[in-house]
Amino acid sequence: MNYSLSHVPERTAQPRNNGVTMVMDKGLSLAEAENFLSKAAKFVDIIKLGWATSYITENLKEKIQLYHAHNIPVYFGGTLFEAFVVRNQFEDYLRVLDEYGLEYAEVSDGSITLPHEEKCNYIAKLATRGKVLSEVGSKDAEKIFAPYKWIDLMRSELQAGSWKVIGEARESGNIGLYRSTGEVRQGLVDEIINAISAENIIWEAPQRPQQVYFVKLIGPNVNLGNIAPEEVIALETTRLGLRSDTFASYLPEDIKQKYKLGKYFQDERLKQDN
Ligand SMILES: O=C(O)[C@H](CS(=O)(=O)O)OP(=O)(O)O
Repeated sequence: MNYSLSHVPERTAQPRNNGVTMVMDKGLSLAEAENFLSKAAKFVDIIKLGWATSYITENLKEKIQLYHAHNIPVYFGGTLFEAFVVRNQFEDYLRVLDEYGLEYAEVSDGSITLPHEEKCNYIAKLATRGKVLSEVGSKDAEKIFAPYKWIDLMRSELQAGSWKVIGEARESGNIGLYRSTGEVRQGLVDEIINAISAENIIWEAPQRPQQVYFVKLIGPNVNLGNIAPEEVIALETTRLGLRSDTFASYLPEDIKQKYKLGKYFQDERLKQDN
């Protein structure tokens, strides 16, 4: 920190298991990645090379080495895993992971239909070589399933060996955990967190209101994913209660009362209305 401020919540320390910020790199150049790391490396816990962008990204090996040199694990988007699976090339996929020195891997079925047992077998197999993140939720807006189903899938994937399960949102944030407007499916999220420990879940939350929602609900050390590189520092301030959206979150009552923050602001509005 550049100076001292009281009433700022404590963040977990890197390497984090909780309070993770997963950033989506969808094809940054090596120079852009260097530039990005020079300002934000200490706020980045995992990099996902979005969907199959790694297939055509220039200087891929060098970029992965650069992230690793900053102790930031990297994994390929789940869509790439799916692209290998549907071509019957899973063994090739394993070779690619080894060739690029990737310990982390994502298993997903967002674009394909995969029997869940088969998905769990892939999770178990990949878990023998490193950390697995498995994604729950479809990229197809027509495929909506009930909260109990999300919970069942998440539970069995964690049991199969996933390090964390990811709640689907896509880059756009208008699917899976969210309605087409981007609004959070709050009932779904409430049921999930009642059943599964929040530290086992990474919530994809590409839009600012979605990030704010989860920071307010779960706290500064919530695991968030699909964060755009240019939003990392802004998100960190949201976590710390240093942006308007979460400003009142960690301040004591006397300060909130004096400056009419949070519920005191609402009380004031009510008085004015009556
Ligand atoms: O599910 C995701 O967040 C992404 C990005 S998008 O769906 O293509 O927008 O897919 P992934 O393959 O996991 O990177």
